[in-house]
Amino acid sequence: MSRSPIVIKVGGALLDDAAAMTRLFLSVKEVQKSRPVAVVHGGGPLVETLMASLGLKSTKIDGLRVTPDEHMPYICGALAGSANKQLCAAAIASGLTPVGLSLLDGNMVVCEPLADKYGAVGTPATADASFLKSVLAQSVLPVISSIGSSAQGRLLNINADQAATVIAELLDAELLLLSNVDGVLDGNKALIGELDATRIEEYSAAGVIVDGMKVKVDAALQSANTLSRAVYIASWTADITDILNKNTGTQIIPCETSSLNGVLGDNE
Ligand SMILES: Nc1ncnc2c1ncn2[C@@H]1O[C@H](COP(=O)(O)OP(=O)(O)O)[C@@H](O)[C@H]1O
Ligand SMILES: CC(=O)N[C@@H](CCC(=O)OP(=O)(O)O)C(=O)O
Repeated sequence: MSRSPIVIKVGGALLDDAAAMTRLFLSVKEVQKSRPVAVVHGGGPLVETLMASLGLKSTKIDGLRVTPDEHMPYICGALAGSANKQLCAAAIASGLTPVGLSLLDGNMVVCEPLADKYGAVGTPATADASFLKSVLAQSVLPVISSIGSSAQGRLLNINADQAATVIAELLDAELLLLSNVDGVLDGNKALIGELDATRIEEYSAAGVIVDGMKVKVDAALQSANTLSRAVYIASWTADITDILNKNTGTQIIPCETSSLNGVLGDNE
């Protein structure tokens, strides 16, 4: 088995399922015996609940949460605070040694505001890998929230799938995006085993891949292209080794691979 690190992104709905969290962290503990692992997490449902209880209206555009700067203290508290520490506590209960971090720690990732209409929402880019590599070298488990900062120090809310792709790029890692569905589903709700750029465009245009899944698939494709390896979208109830062995979930195939296969196929 390859020794390259694995980045596992978990969606926020996992926080509502204590048994699934335990199973996942026990599985991470197994994988960690042979490869370094970093976890990146979301917390969308937690943010929704908090905003509602505060009487604050929260909307999304194209799967991204519109985030006025004055909402940031709450969103930061929910993601970098509650969600991050809940996951760290679950990791401890599974016998792991977690270290809770956010994108803005250790100059790992630098973010830029996306566009005014989104407010304090950013796009992340890799900065310096040395801090995260030194954390991984200590055999602890980084658990990273998607709160980032601009170079000027503006706190930014980053979609957690996009956060995970930059962490994977920072480490040249394999990337697993784990969610509350088995993978990307077609119009009949059947699992799609493999997707390349062309089929992603087709399914998106047909309205089959929408909302959070559209953001996830786009982030996965961009990352697959940058890393020149497939990115996996699967359920957090699936076994990690099964996902890597392509027995379950959806593989997002990088453009170079699909065109390379085409060239090889033509020559056969
Ligand atoms: N084609 C599709 N296949 C699977 N899920 C889809 C698809 N299109 C939209 N979705 C929705 O996307 C959700 C997963 O995205 P999201 O809620 O952002 O997950 P996460 O919080 O795990 O990142 C699914 O629960 C489903 O409601
Ligand atoms: C800009 C943006 O949309 N940020 C997301 C960050 C959390 C997230 O992505 O959580 P999931 O992985 O659970 O969806 C949000 O505020 O919901």
